[in-house]
Amino acid sequence: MTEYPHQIALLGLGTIGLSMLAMHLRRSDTSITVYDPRPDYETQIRSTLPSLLDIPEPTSLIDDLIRTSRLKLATTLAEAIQNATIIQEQSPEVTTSKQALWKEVSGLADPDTHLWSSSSGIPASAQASACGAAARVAERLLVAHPFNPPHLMPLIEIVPGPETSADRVEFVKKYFADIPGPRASGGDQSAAQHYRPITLHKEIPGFVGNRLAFALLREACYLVGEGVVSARDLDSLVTASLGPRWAGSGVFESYHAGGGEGGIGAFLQKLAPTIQNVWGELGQIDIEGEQVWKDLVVKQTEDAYGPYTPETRKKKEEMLRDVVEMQKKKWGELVTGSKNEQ
Ligand SMILES: NC(=O)C1=CN([C@@H]2O[C@H](COP(=O)(O)OP(=O)(O)OC[C@H]3O[C@@H](n4cnc5c(N)ncnc54)[C@H](O)[C@@H]3O)[C@@H](O)[C@H]2O)C=CC1
Ligand SMILES: O=C(O)[C@@H](O)C(=O)[C@H](O)[C@@H](O)CO
Repeated sequence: MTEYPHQIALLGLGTIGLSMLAMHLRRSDTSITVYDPRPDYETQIRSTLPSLLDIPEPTSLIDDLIRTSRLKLATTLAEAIQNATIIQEQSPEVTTSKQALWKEVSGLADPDTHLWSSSSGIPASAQASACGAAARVAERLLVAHPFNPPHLMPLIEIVPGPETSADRVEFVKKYFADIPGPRASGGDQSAAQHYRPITLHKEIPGFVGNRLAFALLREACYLVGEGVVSARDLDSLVTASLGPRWAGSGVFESYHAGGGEGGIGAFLQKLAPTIQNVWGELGQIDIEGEQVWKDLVVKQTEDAYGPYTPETRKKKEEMLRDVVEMQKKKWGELVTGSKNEQ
């Protein structure tokens, strides 16, 4: 019996893969083998992982993790998934690429290995469709979709396929719920649960998180393209209203409160004409090809924020840590889902 009960193969060490690596290492019962066809991925790990694990440079962290077999760097896919109990992919968001990857994995991995995809919107059933029934990929594969960066962001959107077995879903929910959170920006770490898996009842392209995010993005792009508001002012409007509101109350709870004594039912009834008028006027823009709005959005965003530097990323991640720690320390009901927790 290995010292580490969870033997994880992480396939793809880009933006999400590196963040997932930091997240998995926060559990003490994991050994992670990583693989990426990119020849320089070890350099990327050595330069990025310490900061994701809140370890100041310089450090022997990576060599210590390798020496204790917590971290292994594979040079082939077969090496990476050998002995894996969990295989998680963070490869490019290309359906055919993920299909080919799972087909290759299914011929090499233990037939009982859990199979997780980090995809932003490609359903597990589509990813498994190139695999033969005998490999039983469809019953083992599910999407565990994170919001960037997964080493900080609590949501894990669990999207099983129609054939994914229920025990696989229960396993992944408990696995992520048990992962300790990052330190708060002040250095201390609250004990409360950090990760909040949400399981969808059925597959839909883009799942829920991105469908909501992309609906807002579409309208935001439309409004900038129409010259109604600048990109920076639209962002400021969001961080001065919807952002703070949604950090404490979601879409439906917020409007339930907005409806007064009658709750959301009264809200929908009272606001129906205005809401319907807006719904009928929402921007119907497309993203493919040359679009005037796209040039405006890109130019105004670049003019407003300049290049997204590591310093900016660090500052924004500190803000995210503080918001999530506030949720955990002061608003436990958000984390546990219990009502009006005292
Ligand atoms: N970037 C984001 O904000 C988020 C991305 N995702 C999803 O995570 C996945 C990865 O996205 P990113 O990390 O942004 O992409 P990325 O482009 O930063 O990293 C992808 C990595 O996969 C490697 N790769 C290519 N083919 C591979 C293969 N056959 N096997 C293993 N690795 C392979 C590449 O060398 C690269 O290092 C995508 O499915 C994406 O939709 C999910 C949530 C957020
Ligand atoms: O917003 C996020 O972090 C995730 O929901 C995503 O999936 C990414 O935005 C993705 O759409 C871009 O790769």
